[in-house]
Amino acid sequence: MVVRKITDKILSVGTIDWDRRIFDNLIPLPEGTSYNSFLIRGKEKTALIDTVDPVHEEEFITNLVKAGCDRIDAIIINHAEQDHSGSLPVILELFPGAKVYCTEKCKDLLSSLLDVPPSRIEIVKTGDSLNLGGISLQFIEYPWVHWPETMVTYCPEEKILFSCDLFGSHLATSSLYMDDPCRTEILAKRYYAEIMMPFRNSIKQYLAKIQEMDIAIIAPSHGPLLNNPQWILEKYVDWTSDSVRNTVLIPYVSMHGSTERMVRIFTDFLMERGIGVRPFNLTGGDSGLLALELVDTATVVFATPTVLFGPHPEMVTAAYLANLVKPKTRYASIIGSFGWGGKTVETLKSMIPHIKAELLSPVYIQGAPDEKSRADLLALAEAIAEKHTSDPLIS
Ligand SMILES: Cc1cc2nc3c(=O)[nH]c(=O)nc-3n(C[C@H](O)[C@H](O)[C@H](O)COP(=O)(O)O)c2cc1C
Repeated sequence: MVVRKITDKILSVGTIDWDRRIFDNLIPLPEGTSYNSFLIRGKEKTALIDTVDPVHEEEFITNLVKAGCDRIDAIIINHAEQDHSGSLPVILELFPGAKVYCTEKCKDLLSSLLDVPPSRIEIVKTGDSLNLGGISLQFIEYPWVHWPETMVTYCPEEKILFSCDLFGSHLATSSLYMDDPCRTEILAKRYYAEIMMPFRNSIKQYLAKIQEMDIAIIAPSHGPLLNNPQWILEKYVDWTSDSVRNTVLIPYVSMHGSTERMVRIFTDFLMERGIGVRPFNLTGGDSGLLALELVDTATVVFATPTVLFGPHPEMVTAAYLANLVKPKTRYASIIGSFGWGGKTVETLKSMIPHIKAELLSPVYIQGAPDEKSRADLLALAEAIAEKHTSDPLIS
């Protein structure tokens, strides 16, 4: 692990997790991640912004030693989740004079999750600041930038926004700053989809405020730092906007090929109408990619056979996840195949109340697709094409 200089007064002392492949036992990490932490030295005080996941506690302490850190007066905890706060107890032990600065809700969480003594914690609110001597930190509460206790920290002298999970990406890279926009964009978009998208409306408001700030560097708590803040701000404005792309996402699963054949036929019909299509096989599929596709697809068509009177369990999981992340999808439908009967369409519909999409007539057929099924799929493709052409939010 290495310590890297951001400015004369600010060092990056976090760690890189090259090998981690799953986060929260939920989110696939195709490119690892990093736990970013920052050491800020003023003339009078030294502050640490966030810590690292406890799996990297030793490397973190080594970094602090390498940085010649012999005092910490303030530990800013922007977010109580353990990948940022998990090494706090050991840091509090090593630096008995250090105080924690966090929001009121964060204080509760730090006590319940990590048993941090309340006497070590100072509650901060939006507008509060901490003067370290020649350099200062301002706190801004941004609840629900993932959890209810979240805040960001701004250093006006260096124009750095320590944004915690906001603008982050799960990317292990040796570059301190983003140097590969294509790769970073995909990973930042995945991160947005998995973590931020359910809170799209709050984040939209925060973005408006952040755009008014004088920021030279955005330093998130995962992935590379961004020394061209406009780059990520523009992406977030786009992702959080109401606009969607002229695409249809088809999450599908099939046991004996009937649903899959329907997906192939339907894909062709959509492509012939100039619509982008993403058939997404759920079997062994990467749920992060599915979330990414949900960020700005205009339409989702769930494709599943009937299993024991309802949707295939793979589809149940996918629909549950899709509903949780609250995509801005405009239209939805269901296609698939059954043998003798069940409640697949009704069950699936009832599982997606947070997807505020207009539901187009499902095509749910018995057995393998025949001429009538082809005609019904064609009608659905035409209905989608018509919606996509006339909807001003679709580009
Ligand atoms: C484990 C299992 C359970 C099934 N349960 C039902 C059911 O409850 N109702 C029904 O109509 N068909 C049921 N089927 C039949 C399938 O829905 C039917 O064969 C369908 O065409 C399969 O589509 P696929 O080829 O896309 O897998 C079941 C099939 C399997 C293998």
